[in-house]
Amino acid sequence: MKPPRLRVEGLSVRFHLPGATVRAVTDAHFEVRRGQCLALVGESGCGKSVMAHALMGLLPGNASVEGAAWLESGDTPPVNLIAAPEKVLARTVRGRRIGLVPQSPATHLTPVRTARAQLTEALRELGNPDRADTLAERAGLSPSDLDRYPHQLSGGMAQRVVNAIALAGDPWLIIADEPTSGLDRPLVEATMTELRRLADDGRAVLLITHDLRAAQQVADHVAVMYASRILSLEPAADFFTGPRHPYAAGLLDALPSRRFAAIPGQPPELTDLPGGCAFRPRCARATDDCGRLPLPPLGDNRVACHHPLESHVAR
Ligand SMILES: Nc1ncnc2c1ncn2[C@@H]1O[C@H](COP(=O)(O)OP(=O)(O)OP(=O)(O)O)[C@@H](O)[C@H]1O
Ligand code: NI
Repeated sequence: MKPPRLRVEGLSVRFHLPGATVRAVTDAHFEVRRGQCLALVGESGCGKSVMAHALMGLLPGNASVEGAAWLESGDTPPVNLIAAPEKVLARTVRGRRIGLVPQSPATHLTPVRTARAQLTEALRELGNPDRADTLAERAGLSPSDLDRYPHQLSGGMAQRVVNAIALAGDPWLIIADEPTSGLDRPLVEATMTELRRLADDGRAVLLITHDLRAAQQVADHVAVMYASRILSLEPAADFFTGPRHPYAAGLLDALPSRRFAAIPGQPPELTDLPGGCAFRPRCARATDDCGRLPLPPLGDNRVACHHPLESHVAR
């Protein structure tokens, strides 16, 4: 039996609008294995959430998808999340093999029912209603916390409730989409500690975030997305000490704890992406080649760039 993993191959998502096409994800390749956390980072609007929704089979009707996303659970034949019928995704994938930790936990919970009612309902749907207290305890909640309504929960507690709900069906893959937006630093750190524990317990974690500090706390690998494409995918240690893509270096330099220097310019519109490298107009290393030649594949280099930085440069 092979160890479970998610293997994404050439995934592209487009949205069709009257008079325009939004290229939200372009030719993504990556994998996440049990025991590991992959952080997918990038500026707002680059396609991170669309990627997550594509993997969960939750795209709206105006989307078209290409490529494959193989969920290799080990116990059953691999499922291509992109091609599987909705019935299969609903019955065997969402909640059972993939748990989604949603953005903004407070708004994800129903205000009129207690945390316990919502957790129990999730458990009942997945066939094991008796585990509410055990799950809550593992998520760091006491039984009395569970008897509260969402408005009686702090941001951190609400986060723990949605974490517990995501784990109700004992999924081996966790997709967490901005699980810390709006939380203060200690809660961000607590949430990251929880995600790291899930990975160390043998789950696979795909963390979507634009918080690089949070990513540094948990990630084994970091994928950087820009204007719908993954431009680099490196081991976290390499990414944080000497990233090889100029955009990745720019993101790190923008951190207040580093140079606090924002990358000049704006990302392009996804309805009007240029040929070649989309980062070229903002890139200090760009040459004519970057517009003329197709973007090189990530490959063994781990960066889709014609002029990558040396690895492990002291920055
Ligand atoms: N249903 C839709 N129809 C058309 N365009 C859409 C649709 N859903 C998302 N988009 C567009 O796809 C692009 C990627 O959006 P996405 O939500 O994935 O960004 P993101 O990287 O998650 O950003 P953020 O960090 O702000 O959450 C955006 O330009 C967005 O406007
Ligand atoms: Ni998003």
